[in-house]
Amino acid sequence: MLTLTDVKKSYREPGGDRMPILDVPHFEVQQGEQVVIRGRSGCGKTTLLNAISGLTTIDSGAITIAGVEVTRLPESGRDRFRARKLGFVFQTFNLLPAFTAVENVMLGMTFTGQPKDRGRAEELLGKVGLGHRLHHKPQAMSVGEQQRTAVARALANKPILLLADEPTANVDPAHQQQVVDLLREVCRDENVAMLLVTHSPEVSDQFDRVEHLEEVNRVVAAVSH
Ligand SMILES: Nc1ncnc2c1ncn2[C@@H]1O[C@H](COP(=O)(O)OP(=O)(O)OP(=O)(O)O)[C@@H](O)[C@H]1O
Repeated sequence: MLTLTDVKKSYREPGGDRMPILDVPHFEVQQGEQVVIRGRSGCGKTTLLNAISGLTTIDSGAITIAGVEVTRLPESGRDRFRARKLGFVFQTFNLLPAFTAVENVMLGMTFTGQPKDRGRAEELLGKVGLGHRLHHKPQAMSVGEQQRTAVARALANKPILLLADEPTANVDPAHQQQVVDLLREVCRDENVAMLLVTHSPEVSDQFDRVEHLEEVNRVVAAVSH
């Protein structure tokens, strides 16, 4: 479902030299598969997710999602593909404060080319246990409730792939497990593949497939401490 072939990405350093970050010969994720990405700080995990989502361009190679070589699409095509096919959960939940939970979830349906479906937004909030919080704004919700709203929003457009970058980093330990359970269960229910970046061994130990980016990536990252 997701295939990376010979993906290379570098950033330009202030002095003008190029700093290689990614050199991934081959990486695949199957439909509905749940995969954890680990690796030390600065090794390129977020860059990998951004390359897959098309938020950052790669220098060479190919990324194919559901048969579409997204790295060949123009920027507008990448934006449309991202809106229609991918979902995101970030460590800062990125909910809009002026909007209620159900409105925030409906915002996840923007740019899909389809009319917004309030029924689906309410159903998803029900699935994440927030059926009684539909009309609360983020400031009137607990941190765990906000993250669950963000999970519902990420799935609003029926994505085929969910990219989750440290989704439990800002959630207290008591609620971390809830967020992981929720992500796994909702992705399983909706047959959504998930790529989840985490530093937490407690989280990654629960997954069948854990990839260490240093093993997938040929670039040896500079130690950043
Ligand atoms: N826009 C950019 N321009 C230049 N260098 C960048 C840029 N974005 C990231 N980098 C560098 O690329 C490297 C990889 O960054 P990335 O955020 O992908 O790492 P990471 O593995 O997600 O790290 P962490 O676990 O700390 O979040 C880092 O050394 C970072 O400083």
